[in-house]
Amino acid sequence: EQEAKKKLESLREVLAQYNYEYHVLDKPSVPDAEYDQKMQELKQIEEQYPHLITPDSPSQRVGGEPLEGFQKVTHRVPMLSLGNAFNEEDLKDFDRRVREGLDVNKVTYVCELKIDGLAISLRYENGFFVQGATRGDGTTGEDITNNLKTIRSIPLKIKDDNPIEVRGEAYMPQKSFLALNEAREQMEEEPFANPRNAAAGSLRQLDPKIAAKRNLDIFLYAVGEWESGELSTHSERLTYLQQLGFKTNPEWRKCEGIEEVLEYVENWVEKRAELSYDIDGIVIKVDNLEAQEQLGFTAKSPRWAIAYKFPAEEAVTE
Ligand SMILES: NC(=O)n1nc(-c2ccco2)nc1N
Repeated sequence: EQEAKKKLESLREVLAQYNYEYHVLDKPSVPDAEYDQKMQELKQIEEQYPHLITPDSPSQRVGGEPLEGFQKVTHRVPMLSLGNAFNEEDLKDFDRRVREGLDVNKVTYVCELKIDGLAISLRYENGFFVQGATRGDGTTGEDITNNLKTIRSIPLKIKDDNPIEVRGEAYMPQKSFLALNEAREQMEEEPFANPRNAAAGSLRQLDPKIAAKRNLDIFLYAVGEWESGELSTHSERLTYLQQLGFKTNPEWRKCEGIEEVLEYVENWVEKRAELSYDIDGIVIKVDNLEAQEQLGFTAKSPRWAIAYKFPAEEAVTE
């Protein structure tokens, strides 16, 4: 039995590494056959010793039985909604408000692509993924842990043992969206209108086996509740999330002053079409966390962030 326990520990570790390389780095170091062979080995030992199964075992990704309904989850740190900007004037107004609020001439911002998906919160305790929830109304969301476990780029275990909540956007890549709608047309089922609706519909499935087939993915972009918050900027947090093994979007940039923000926005209005996933704008955040504190919130949105929304694309005719 001790042998089996040791063998499972090493199999879980190597399978988590293979999974990370394939789904987070998109750079597998071994052929799929090697992954499958190790997975079979793990499942055989777990079948023999079911009491040795741990919550972070890769065999636990496609969860149990379909749920009757979703439990409610209260977010310890509310999940914010962002104010919107629609043009350069709005962005300059935002920057002026921030500079006046901080009494500075220039502000360091972080610009991120605004992924057009579903805002999600992932909670880890003692390093284990213990709960995943939708944003809901920002304070109360739905527990969709079993469905989120099926997203391969979400690590089931991380190195930080402190309780930590990470936030991000679950989305459906455009390729998966097209394939799904083709399959639905074959089955004479209603196609989804867009990848965002398809992702939302997939994560609201009561049966995780259905969610598991939808090729969903996720980009993490913020931290909610977190004890050891000794980092001082948002950009350091993004780097830390990446070091923990989370999938973060590679296109984020630090921008010194609103001029660099406008350049970043301009650049992505053009380059948007090259992405393999939908974005509906750019999110601009004040980088310094103390400055974020100082600026605070309006009734429902942060004063230290804004979402620049792209003009709605003319309907793409088939
Ligand atoms: N949708 C998206 O990609 N978002 N959303 C935020 C956000 C929402 C509230 C605070 O930050 N950030 C990014 N990159």
